[in-house]
Amino acid sequence: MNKNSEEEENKEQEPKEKKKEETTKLNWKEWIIDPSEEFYYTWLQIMILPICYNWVIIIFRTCFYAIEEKFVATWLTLDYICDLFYVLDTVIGFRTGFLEQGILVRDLSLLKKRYMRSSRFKWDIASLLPTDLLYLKLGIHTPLVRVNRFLRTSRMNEALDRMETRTSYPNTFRVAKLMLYIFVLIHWNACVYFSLSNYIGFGADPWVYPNISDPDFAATRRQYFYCFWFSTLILTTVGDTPPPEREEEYLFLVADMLIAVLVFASVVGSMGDVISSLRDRDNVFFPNHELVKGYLRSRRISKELQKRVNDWYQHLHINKKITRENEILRHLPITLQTAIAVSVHLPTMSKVTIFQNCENSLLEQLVLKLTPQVYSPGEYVCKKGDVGHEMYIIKEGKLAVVADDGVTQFAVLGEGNFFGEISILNIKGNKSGNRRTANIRSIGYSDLFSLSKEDLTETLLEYPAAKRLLEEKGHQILTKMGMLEETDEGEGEVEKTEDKVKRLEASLEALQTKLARLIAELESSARKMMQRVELLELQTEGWEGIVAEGAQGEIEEWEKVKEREIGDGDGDGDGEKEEEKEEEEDPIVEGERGEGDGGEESLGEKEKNAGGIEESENEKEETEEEQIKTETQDQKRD
Ligand SMILES: Nc1ncnc2c1ncn2[C@@H]1O[C@@H]2COP(=O)(O)O[C@H]2[C@H]1O
Repeated sequence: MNKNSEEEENKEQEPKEKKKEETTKLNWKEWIIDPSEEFYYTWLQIMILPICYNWVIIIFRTCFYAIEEKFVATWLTLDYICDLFYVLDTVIGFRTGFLEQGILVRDLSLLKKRYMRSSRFKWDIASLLPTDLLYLKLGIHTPLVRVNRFLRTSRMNEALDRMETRTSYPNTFRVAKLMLYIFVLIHWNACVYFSLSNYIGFGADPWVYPNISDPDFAATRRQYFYCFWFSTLILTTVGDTPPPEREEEYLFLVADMLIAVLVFASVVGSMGDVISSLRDRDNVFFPNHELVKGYLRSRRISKELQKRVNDWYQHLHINKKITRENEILRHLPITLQTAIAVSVHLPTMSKVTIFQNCENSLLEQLVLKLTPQVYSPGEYVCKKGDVGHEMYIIKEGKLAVVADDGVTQFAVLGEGNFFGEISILNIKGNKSGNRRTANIRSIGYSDLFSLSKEDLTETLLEYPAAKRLLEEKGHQILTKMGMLEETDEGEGEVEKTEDKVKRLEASLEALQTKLARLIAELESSARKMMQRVELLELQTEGWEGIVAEGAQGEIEEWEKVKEREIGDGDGDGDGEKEEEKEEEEDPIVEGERGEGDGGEESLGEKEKNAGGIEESENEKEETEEEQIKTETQDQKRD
């Protein structure tokens, strides 16, 4: 059995291994790049180099012919290395996944289709066209044939955009990017200037490049630097260049001036953007000082108070204290906000004694609700007797519990301590209720987190265990402080009993109201029932009257009996006789109203008299029964 099972296992394992091998082999073939992956980002950064190389070197080699000739082998090697990167980039284009309904598409045929339909594909292919073949016709020293390599520039822009989003210093990056563009522009201009000088003749006039036969200007490095300097003078509108003398020079200078205007405008604009974004950042990070300053001036606030405000602002700026964290992060999804708040505040929170044993989820909820606050030296955070609206956690700094004179210190609180909880926790037996029990004064500058009563209460509602823990701890603190006297407990008990009595009274009242309503309902339903029963009785009587109508002779007899009865009766008078006549005419009406004296007796006699017509009576009984049923149902429905 064991051998068999082993064999079976081996059999099972074999195809698994085969599958594994296949998948490792297939992996390469089915290799897909996620554009949000690190690899893609790195690849984009790598691609900046060959693209920049082509942008800088092709024109350089074209214009500075000596350099081209001297290092042709190096240039050709570098050219084809760059081409290799271009080819690889195209392959990557075929294998770059894209998101469809938020999910990365990995189907190679779909990716291929998408890439080939994109405009990027056309540019990529155009930039890879083997224009180098023109070397065969034009000669090897014509690097300008590779000008189509510039068409890959969109890839560089993509790389730079990604870097800008990722970098922690976007403003510095923006300035660097602008400088790179300006450098390339000046470089191109320098190359064209050198070519134009060559075309006009080196040293032909003061505007063009000096004669290269002059040893001072013969070296290629010298040639390039001179041209670059000249170009910079023009494009930065610094001027101070020799005046042009020929039409070509004029045209070149006019074109350059126009470009210079654009360059200048873009430099100024970009720098303005950078500065304003820095200011915006400062305004978001720190409260707007200028605004407050203006307000204080317009309200003629005392110099001393203005100084306190200024000192506070200065402290924020110098020590990079950010008090508007919640505002800065408010655009982020709540999960990210929590993660950031946890990483920033949790170290402080975990130092707070009351939160040390609390659940992590509670702390996560709390950290989102913390508001950073900075207090200056000598400033009161709370004063005895004030109503408490928030509690404080000390992140940094020292605060003193002081007497009313503001000097005598009862205790000093430091990092990780908290205060202001007593007045917001509603601790039973606390004499001061929701009032502050002490004055708290900042000794130096202190960084606090404030947590509002509402936020704390709201959070603790979902964590009753934590609430109990906090209350217990608050209780302990109060007892230590001597704020929970024994009588307090008694008072607490009295309060409890009073509360209970009040609650009982309220519930008793509610019960009474309910009872009254129920009795009223019962009475009305009883009344209704009675009415129904009466109605049914009347209907039954009427039905019996109809039955009696069937036998004419009997009726006459019955009338006589009735007359006799009336004669014997208490002599109600003619009214009754009239009624009976009416009853004869309309037996149903009689049924409805016939609740007269001795009615049942006379009916009993009638029944006796009608003994001979029992069969027809039964038939009528049935129809009448049905009628009554339908009537009763109708009434019920009503
Ligand atoms: N003797 C003390 N030692 C430490 N903290 C205190 C002392 N007295 C009062 N406090 C704190 O100071 C706070 C003042 O406001 P609360 O009464 O809300 O809560 C109080 C306590 O948190």
